[in-house]
Amino acid sequence: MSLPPLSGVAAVVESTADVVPLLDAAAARAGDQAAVAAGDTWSGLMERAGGHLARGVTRLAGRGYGLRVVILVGKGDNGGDGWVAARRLAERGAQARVVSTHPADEPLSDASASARDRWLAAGGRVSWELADLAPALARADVAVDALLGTGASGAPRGAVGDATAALRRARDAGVPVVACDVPSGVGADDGAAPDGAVVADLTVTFGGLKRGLLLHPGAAHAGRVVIGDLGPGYVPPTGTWTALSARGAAPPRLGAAADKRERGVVLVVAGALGTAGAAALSSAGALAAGAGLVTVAVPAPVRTEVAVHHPSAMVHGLPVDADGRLAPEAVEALPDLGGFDAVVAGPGLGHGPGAAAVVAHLRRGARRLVLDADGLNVHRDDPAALAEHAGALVLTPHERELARIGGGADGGDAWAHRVERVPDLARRYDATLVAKGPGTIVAAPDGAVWVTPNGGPALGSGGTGDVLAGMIGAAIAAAAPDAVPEAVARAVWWHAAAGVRAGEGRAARATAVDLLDAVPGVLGELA
Ligand SMILES: NC(=O)C1=CN([C@@H]2O[C@H](COP(=O)(O)OP(=O)(O)OC[C@H]3O[C@@H](n4cnc5c(N)ncnc54)[C@H](O)[C@@H]3O)[C@@H](O)[C@H]2O)[C@@H](O)CC1
Ligand SMILES: [K+]
Repeated sequence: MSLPPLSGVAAVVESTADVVPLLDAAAARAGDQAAVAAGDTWSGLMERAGGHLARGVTRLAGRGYGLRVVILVGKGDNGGDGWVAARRLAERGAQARVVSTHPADEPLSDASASARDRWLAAGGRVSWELADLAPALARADVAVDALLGTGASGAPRGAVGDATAALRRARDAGVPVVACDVPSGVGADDGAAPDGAVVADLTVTFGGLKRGLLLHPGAAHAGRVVIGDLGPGYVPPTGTWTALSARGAAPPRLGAAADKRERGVVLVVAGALGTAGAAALSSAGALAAGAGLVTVAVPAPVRTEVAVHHPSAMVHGLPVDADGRLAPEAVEALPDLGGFDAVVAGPGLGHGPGAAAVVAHLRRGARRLVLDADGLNVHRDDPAALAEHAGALVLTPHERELARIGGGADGGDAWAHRVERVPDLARRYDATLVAKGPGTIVAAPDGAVWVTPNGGPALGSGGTGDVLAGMIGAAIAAAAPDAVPEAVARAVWWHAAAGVRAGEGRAARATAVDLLDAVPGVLGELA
């Protein structure tokens, strides 16, 4: 499969598994400990990690012999990997030089001390003075960041902070940076990137993908990511956080005799005076993602406006009040919900009493329901009502909407705390939550979480969210009963990939219509 153009994180997209586990620091440690308990050694694990790191450097540079590499090491086991990599690089003919942030007599773990001692015993070059760092970096072809790994907390401090600052300056001056496990300072659990966090061109991570390498802003610091395996005795711990690979994101195959009903019947309730385009984009999104039949219910005055956009969708007019807003009687005018596998409500709908009544009716009656935009906003004064729903519910908030439905006085912080908050809300509302933004998170009510490994600025234009809501509607309409959250994660993946594809050749300045046009090609490539 030729997927690099779709890739955000190569390590995910290129995986031969459907699902790539995402480890937090505790899980990574548990995996190491389990391997050691099963007969491996700390030094053996470190030897393999350092070997992968050295290979990452030579692969990035395209050579090993004569390569001038400066390896910055900290006092933890991330630094231990760095000492190993120095030796491995020297064995390939590189001119490796270690610069340490700690004094020569700093106590290290046994594995790190032995990696350091082997380097020193082999006559390897090392500087114990940070004053040597800038001149060394000025002559380097590649720099390796082995300062902090999964044991980091907060912004790089003290000598490590000085070292990351020097690394940042060197990279700005054109020296590529390879990070060991995670770029130093980036939170392995939450992708936080405090001031001073390293920006890398390549991150070589071990055993499994660290969560913070996919979550933003950490993902933007990691560059390309590759996973080095830690040996046959190392089993990556399974957890609730994963990412779908391109294989896992493949659209389900259609049976040879699949008719339009099997492909899923979707109702879109959207649009208002001035926002008819949102209804058109949502219904087009549902069709592009493969829905067999799409009906779009809109305020009657915009019926024709929506109908001209997509001849394949059926358009249903709903009554409006004197101001042209959806009237409460629209509830009775909706088509019978029993005829739809999934309903998508909210894009451009407005948030007057009529819209609120319609959305409440859908919550009580739809078999599967996606609430987007105003479908969420009508709950701003009573988000707890979102927990009251008859069928499977999907909520698709962006940052501000997440704050509104996130509840509590700290609603505004919901995005910053999304790693805990989004799975929490999914449980609280018994809904699949799609927290839209860079590295969109999809959380299921049972605790499963997917991080979207691709995407980019091309998704940041008006109407792309409307398209996504429709695509999710199509994906869940055709999903098996226990596979609704995963279908949501897949639709988010398609949408992100289509955004990337649509942005190509346009400096990422794609429109929602460009994105829609890219969806079938993405599905075709994944299938
Ligand atoms: N445990 C193992 O066997 C393996 C670990 N590996 C490596 O070990 C790393 C984890 O090692 P550690 O747990 O020792 O942790 P780190 O190497 O991340 O370092 C933690 C050290 O840095 C200090 N520190 C933490 N935050 C800091 C900050 N913001 N500024 C300055 N100093 C800070 C801490 O006081 C501690 O001494 C992994 O990322 C990976 O690179 C690999 O060798 C594979 C096997
Ligand atoms: K690092």
